[in-house]
Amino acid sequence: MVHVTAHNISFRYPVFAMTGRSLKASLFRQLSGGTISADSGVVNVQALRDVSFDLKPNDRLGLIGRNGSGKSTLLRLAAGLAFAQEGLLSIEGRVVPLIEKGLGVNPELSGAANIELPLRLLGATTEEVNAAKRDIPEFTGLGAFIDLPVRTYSEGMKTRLSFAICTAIRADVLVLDEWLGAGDIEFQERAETRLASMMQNTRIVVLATHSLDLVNSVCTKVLWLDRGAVAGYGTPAEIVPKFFAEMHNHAAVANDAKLMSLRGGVAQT
Ligand SMILES: Nc1ncnc2c1ncn2[C@@H]1O[C@H](COP(=O)(O)OP(=O)(O)OP(=O)(O)O)[C@@H](O)[C@H]1O
Repeated sequence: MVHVTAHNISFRYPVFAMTGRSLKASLFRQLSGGTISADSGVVNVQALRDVSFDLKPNDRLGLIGRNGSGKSTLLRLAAGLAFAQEGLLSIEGRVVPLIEKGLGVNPELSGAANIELPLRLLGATTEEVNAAKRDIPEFTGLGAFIDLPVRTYSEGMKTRLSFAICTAIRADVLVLDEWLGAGDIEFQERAETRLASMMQNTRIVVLATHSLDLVNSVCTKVLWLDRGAVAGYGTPAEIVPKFFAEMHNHAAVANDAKLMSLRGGVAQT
């Protein structure tokens, strides 16, 4: 059965180019993001720590959290672009990631010549590849540019191509980020319609977002990440109000600190 199950997964990025001095500064100044540590001369950023969740058909998981809390890292693991160093991530079903534009696209090849390889990597059948080759030139609206090398495309044109490729096939598990906002208004409308229909036909959706409205309207489950660890996991009704209150607290504390510094550090009533 289609599922995504994470059992205590942890992931760290090794960073080789930091000196001990800059590391020390980071440890003291860090307000968001994962945990920075040094081990045998290698600096690591612990992006995820002991994260667990369980998704079955019809589950729509919203990943929320402040900048650097680990949402994109978790999407990359779910998409098979990186592997957890600890714990177990088990996925059954065809995963289609809509997370990084240009994934599997060769800039030296034309848009048209780039359609097949990414689709094959996603597990598309010959029938699906042929249907995509017919549909993508029209859907992207790239006109004659579809036969020019992708390196000649603007960012928005690359977005159109990547989006069209990834949404050309059926997914069991759709893993998506917020990068879609990059297209122009005309494309965004078409993209949203296509994405809505794809999401309806997808068994499991994992979506990272900063939009609580989107979480409330689309998701059935929410995973709130804080510096790589699970701060909350449950339904939107259970988690979103807590997250919202926490964000307001942070904003209020930051505002108080700003006011204090503007008043020369003296609290006034
Ligand atoms: N390539 C990388 N090398 C080292 N550290 C990284 C790398 N990518 C991300 N990180 C770190 O991993 C942690 C989690 O980052 P991630 O991008 O997953 O967060 P996020 O929740 O998606 O953030 P945002 O909301 O800003 O997109 C952060 O501390 C970040 O600095």
